[in-house]
Formats: sequence, C-alpha cells, structure tokens
Amino acid sequence: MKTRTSLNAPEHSDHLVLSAMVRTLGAFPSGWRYPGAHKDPAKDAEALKRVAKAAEKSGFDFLFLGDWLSADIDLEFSDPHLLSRADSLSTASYLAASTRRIGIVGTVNVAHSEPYATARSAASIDRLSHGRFGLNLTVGTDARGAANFGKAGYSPEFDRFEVADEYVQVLRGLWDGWDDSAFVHDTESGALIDRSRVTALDHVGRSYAVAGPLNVQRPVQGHVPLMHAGTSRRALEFAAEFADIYLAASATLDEARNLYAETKLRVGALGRPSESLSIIAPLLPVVGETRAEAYEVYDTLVELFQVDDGSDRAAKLDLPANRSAQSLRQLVGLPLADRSIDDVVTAPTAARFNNTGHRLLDVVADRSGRRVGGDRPVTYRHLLVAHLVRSPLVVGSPADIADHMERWFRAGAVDGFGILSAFLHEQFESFTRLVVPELARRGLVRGNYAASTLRGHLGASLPGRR
Ligand SMILES: Cc1cc2nc3c(=O)[nH]c(=O)nc-3n(C[C@H](O)[C@H](O)[C@H](O)COP(=O)(O)O)c2cc1C
Repeated sequence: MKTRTSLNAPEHSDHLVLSAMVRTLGAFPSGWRYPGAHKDPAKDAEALKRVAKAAEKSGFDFLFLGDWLSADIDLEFSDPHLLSRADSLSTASYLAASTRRIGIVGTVNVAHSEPYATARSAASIDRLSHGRFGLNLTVGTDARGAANFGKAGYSPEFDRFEVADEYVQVLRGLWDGWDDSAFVHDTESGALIDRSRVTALDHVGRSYAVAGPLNVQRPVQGHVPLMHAGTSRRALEFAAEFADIYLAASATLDEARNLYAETKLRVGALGRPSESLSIIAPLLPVVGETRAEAYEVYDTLVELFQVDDGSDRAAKLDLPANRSAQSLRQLVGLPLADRSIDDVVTAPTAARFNNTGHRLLDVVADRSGRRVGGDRPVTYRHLLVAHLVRSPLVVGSPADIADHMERWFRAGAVDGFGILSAFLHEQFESFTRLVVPELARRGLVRGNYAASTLRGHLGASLPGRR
C-alpha cells in the first residue's frame, strides 16, 4: 500500500481502513425496538452472516467482534447487545466459513485466558480462514467478568499492561515455534517433519511459564495481527509497541489529532514504521437518503428510548434512576417544575440553562437539526438522550457522513473507522449502499480487495520468524 505524506501530519495510508463493529442487537440502546430491526439473539447466526456478507461486498477491511465476560442484566436499557452474544472466537470461526476475503478480528481478555490457548485458537482460525484473522487483546478487569472466572477477589490494582506485554511475547514466541517449512511430509524417507525447524519456547516469566511448541502450525500471517482498544496512556503505549490496529475513542477532532500524532510518534520511536499501526475511531452513523430522512430515523430512536415518563408502563420496566425527569432537572441546573419529558424547551427556559444544558442543546442540534424556537423544537426527551447516549453519532445524508469521515482522515486524526450500526440490518446496509459508494467516489476507499489476508488489507508486511 502506498502512503502519502503531508507537512504537518504523520504518514498515513492512502485509503480509509473500514471495519464493521458487529453488535447484532444494535449499537443504539433503543435500536432493537425500531420497526423491522433484528431483535432476537436466537436468530443471530443468520444476522451475523448477513452483516458479514454486506461488509465483504463493500470491501470492508475487517469485521470486529468485541466481547464481554458477564451478562450484567442491568445493561438492558443502556447496552442491550451485551446481554446475549455468541463468544467472539466461535463467531469468528463461523464467519470465516461464510466469507472469503474480509478480515475478522476476535477478542480475548488477557486477564481471563491463557496465552497458550489463545495462541492456539488464533493460529487455528488464521489457518482455517487462510490468513484473515486478527486478535483484539483487552486487558479490562471488570469485577463481574472476574467473578465469572473464579477470581472474585481479583485486584484491579495489578499491572494489567505488564501482564499483557508478557502475554504478547508468549503468543509471538509460540507462533514462531514452527518454521513455515517444518512439515516436509517425505513419504519416501518416512519423515513427516524436519525436527530442526521446530523450537520449543521454554518461557518462564513473571506471569507465565509456557514450554511450547504450539500444536498448530505457524499462522498464515506469521504473527496474527493484534488490535487494542482503549484511551488511557498505557493503552496508547501498549498499542504503539505491539498492535497492528488501535481503536481509540476521542471526543473531538482535535483530541483525535493529538492522540494520532502522539501514537504515531511513539510507534516511530520504537523503531516501527509509523504506518504499521492503523489507528481507527468508532463511528455510529445514522444514515438516510437525505438529511431529513436521517433526522427522522434519529427522532424515532429517541422516541423509542426508554425513559421514566411517570406512566405505569415505565414503572413496570424498573428503569435506572438516570432516566427520570428529576435527573434531567439536575443536569441542566434548573428545577423545571411541572415539565414533562415530551414538553418543548422554550427560549426563556433555555436561556437559564447551565453550561451542560447548553452543550446538550448543541448535541441535539447536531444530531437532529432541532433548535430551541425552531420549526422542529427541542424536547426534554431529546436532551436526556443526548446526555445518556454518548456514542460517536453522526446523523445525516451519505454526503454528510462521508464529509465527516473525510474531514477526520484528511486532518490526520484517524486511518479509518469502526462502523457501528444503530440497529440491523437497515442501518448497516444503508451505510454500505449509500455511504461506501460516496467514499469510493471521493477515492477514500479501495472498493475491491487487493490482498487476501488481513495483514494484506492493512498494508502490513509479513513478520519474519525470530
Ligand atoms: C471503542 C472501544 C471498544 C471496546 N470494546 C471492548 C470489548 O469489546 N470488550 C472489552 O472487554 N473491552 C472493550 N473496550 C475496553 C478496553 O479494552 C479497555 O478495557 C477500556 O477502554 C479501559 O481501558 P483504558 O483505561 O486503557 O482505556 C473497548 C474500548 C473502546 C475504546
């Protein structure tokens, strides 16, 4: 892959890296309620296949399958997709069999897995998919996940990144155990392997003791590409040292540019080519054929967002306290006596809002075109959703969405995006049908696959065996 340089931005690829962040129940909390949306996890197998096929047809670089290690039923109204999800590596294997070109990134938590098992699964899926697998390593120490792994007393204080560094050393050491030409399968002599081309690992470190060698051949991609997601300083350092893909969520373009520049600088300082790490940001586009149509989709999502409106129906749902009118009053810094959730915010009231209130009015305007005193006014429900749904939403026409992506890419803030969909399948397919051709028209995406492996899609070279 060619790279382009500019005077004030670090090198980055000549096309956007595109990934589909797959959440079958949708990435907007009320998305599953949208008319026609996929809502039954029992039918996920078909839904997953459909997303994968649509993404592959549009030339997406990879599917990203996140993972979470507990069901957390209180997330029903905020992150419903976390309630039921086939595990990430099983899903990756399944989708590898139903696709041919697209990369597939699965997730493993360092704290709750053994590197030998992970090296083996990752090498296996990479082999079975002919070099299309990538491994997202998370290091989160969520207490409920830990409690499911017999570590109820798990300390969040232990240095999770130090453990992760060693974990990566073990993975790569195991993948390097077999030379690509170790299997000689010489039927004449009876030698299946050349024993001099297989090495044990004999790793003994602070957290792991792993003998090796691995009982799977070296991955097609040499080392399975690694991804990391996180926004802390340590996450950035870990990604700069070990990852091929870094998923970082920045709130603003300036923040993203700074993070991008700092990460690439660090990659260079570690002796890696700066383009060997693709930095991507999550993006939740709400797309319509026109901006007005996209606003309608967003309005419906807001309408379906479960709030405590004082009704019996709401009382039965047992909603979290932050869905109440009371929490809204505290948010904008006014008592708002007698206002109900669907009342319009009037100009005199808005004038007395605090800074948070004004910031939320801006978010509402960006997402829905609604303005205080305008033809399409702002309601308190809109304000509450602007506060509670903090996903990186962009609502608009295909050109609006493409403008946003192009602006971030050209500003040197990202190499690409992880595309979330408010609900399936209509929203993801609107993105592939309407936005991808617009990106292609602008020369921002490749369209067809030029390579057959994930590493190839990312423009990265094959690592040699150490
Ligand atoms: C966009 C994004 C997606 C993430 N997806 C997952 C995931 O699927 N599973 C998981 O355990 N953690 C996920 N994480 C959490 C990170 O792995 C990390 O634990 C979290 O950001 C806190 O780490 P930090 O303090 O280093 O940022 C994600 C983080 C980001 C920014």
